[in-house]
Amino acid sequence: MESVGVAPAPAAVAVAEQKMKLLEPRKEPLASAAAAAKAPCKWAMKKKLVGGDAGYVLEDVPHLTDYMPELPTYPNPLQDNPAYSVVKQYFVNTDDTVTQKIVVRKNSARGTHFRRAGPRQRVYFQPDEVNAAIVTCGGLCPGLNTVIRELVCGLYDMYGVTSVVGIEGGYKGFYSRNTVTLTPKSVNDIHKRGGTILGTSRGGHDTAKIVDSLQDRGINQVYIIGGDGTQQGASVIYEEVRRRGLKCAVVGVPKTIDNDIAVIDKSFGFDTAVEEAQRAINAAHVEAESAENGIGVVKLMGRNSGFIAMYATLASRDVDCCLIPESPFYLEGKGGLLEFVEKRLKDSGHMVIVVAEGAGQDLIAQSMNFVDTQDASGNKLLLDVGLWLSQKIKDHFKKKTNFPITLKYIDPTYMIRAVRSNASDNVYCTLLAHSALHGAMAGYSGFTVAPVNGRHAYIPFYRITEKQNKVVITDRMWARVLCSTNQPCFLSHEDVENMKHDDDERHHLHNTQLLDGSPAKCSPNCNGSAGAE
Ligand SMILES: Nc1ncnc2c1ncn2[C@@H]1O[C@H](COP(=O)(O)OP(=O)(O)OP(=O)(O)O)[C@@H](O)[C@H]1O
Ligand SMILES: O=P(O)(O)OC[C@H]1O[C@](O)(CO)[C@@H](O)[C@@H]1O
Ligand SMILES: [Mg+2]
Repeated sequence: MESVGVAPAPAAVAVAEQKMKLLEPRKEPLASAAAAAKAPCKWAMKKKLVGGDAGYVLEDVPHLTDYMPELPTYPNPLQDNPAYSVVKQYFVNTDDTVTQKIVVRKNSARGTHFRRAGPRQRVYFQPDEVNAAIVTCGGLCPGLNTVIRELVCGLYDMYGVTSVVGIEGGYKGFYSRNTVTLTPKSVNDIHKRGGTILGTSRGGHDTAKIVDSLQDRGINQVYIIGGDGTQQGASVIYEEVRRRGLKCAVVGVPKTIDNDIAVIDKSFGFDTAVEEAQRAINAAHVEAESAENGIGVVKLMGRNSGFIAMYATLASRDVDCCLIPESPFYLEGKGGLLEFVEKRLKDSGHMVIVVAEGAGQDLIAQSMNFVDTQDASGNKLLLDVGLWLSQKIKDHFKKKTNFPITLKYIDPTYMIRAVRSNASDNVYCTLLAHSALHGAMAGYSGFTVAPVNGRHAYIPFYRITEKQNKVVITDRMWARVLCSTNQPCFLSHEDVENMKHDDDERHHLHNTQLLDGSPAKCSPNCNGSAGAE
């Protein structure tokens, strides 16, 4: 295997100094957050790329020895753990990697790979040396408590670590709150509850203050659970930790109800959210079916990505129209949504519309005067597409004689993410937490852990944060939705061709398991032919 661009290691730091570094109080006051953010980072994370035969590339993650080359190693305590004594080949081979491209042809290049997650034979921390911290940031998501629980229990039970603290209230908790002690006993039942026992927040990321806090508290493993914004925050924390030469593993666990994190198969809590959304869709269907020209409108989460709406629609089969941010639509005229609603009501007597909260934002903005607003993290605040759409449909039918409708609008947005995680997400969260702590114990840092094509892998932060995962509407999966609902795709053939081009580029970068296969042909529902059946 040939190295094609390994990050240069900075000057070696004396071993004795390395061991002591976290335990010593900081000697000089650190620069302000703003100054730290602007300061050029001498050891800014370079890509660690390793090339091999037939176009094989390993996009590796940083390791503590990149900047602390003399760190001692220890046998992994798991080898003496009775639970694992029967496991053959429990330790992951150091050369094991996970492929990003799962569908290949005879002559295709092997492409990008990531380091396989899992326990290593040698570890870089002794159990009594570890001071771990866990923080949850961003919006809620089913499974947060399960990840916290499994990190704590895994560290205790597998590695004999007994010092784990929680940071309360998201990133700002590092510098504005006391820590809470977490033990297997204190977290025993938390997976049965929604939310996060640690609390969460948006905004408040101050890199210098956060790393000061890590240093002052002697934290040498930090597990950061959150979405794309959080992982960007984790990435700069890693850079600062590295710049200061600290023996501290910075590990990201990806969380987002929207499933908008690139590269990974899917995010935890997504399954639960789709399942919970079924209850709202069922209710909308029952209401619609029981009324004359009944229409049920359900708004689901999905700021920039319509995965929840798409999967909830496919799972339900009661949905007549699914609207997502990735697929523009229009209301009036031939091939528009209102024409389709009218036709579907005439044909079936009722209909259900599922709309992702980020859909149609441009349309709403056009129809009203509004000022762009953002949340504390800088995310755009959305206008209520559900209410707007419901009103537009009501207004349309009010103008018609002899076409009375009954419309019920159901907004379960927060309900689908505030519930506890389902069984499948609980298992997923357990594996994520274990993969995360195995990586930290093995000295890896600056990575996000997640399954790629079904195998857990360590993914460099930059791959997670460079782009958001979106529904590719030229993929077969979206075609399946159109097939199931028989809604118009609201796009011209030309629009589809342009999108195919964009999507090819996206595919090249982020081929995920949820996104399916090769681009589909324009479905019969395209070119504005409303409701082709
Ligand atoms: N570019 C960035 N650099 C540093 N920190 C960031 C960055 N973007 C976001 N953050 C921080 O990450 C935290 C969470 O970000 P955000 O509110 O966008 O949620 P998220 O992690 O993307 O999750 P969600 O899926 O709920 O949106 C916030 O505390 C925010 O300050
Ligand atoms: O929690 P907030 O700030 O209301 O934000 C809601 C947003 O968070 C998300 O749930 C992502 O976590 C989006 O689906 C939604 O738009
Ligand atoms: Mg986000």
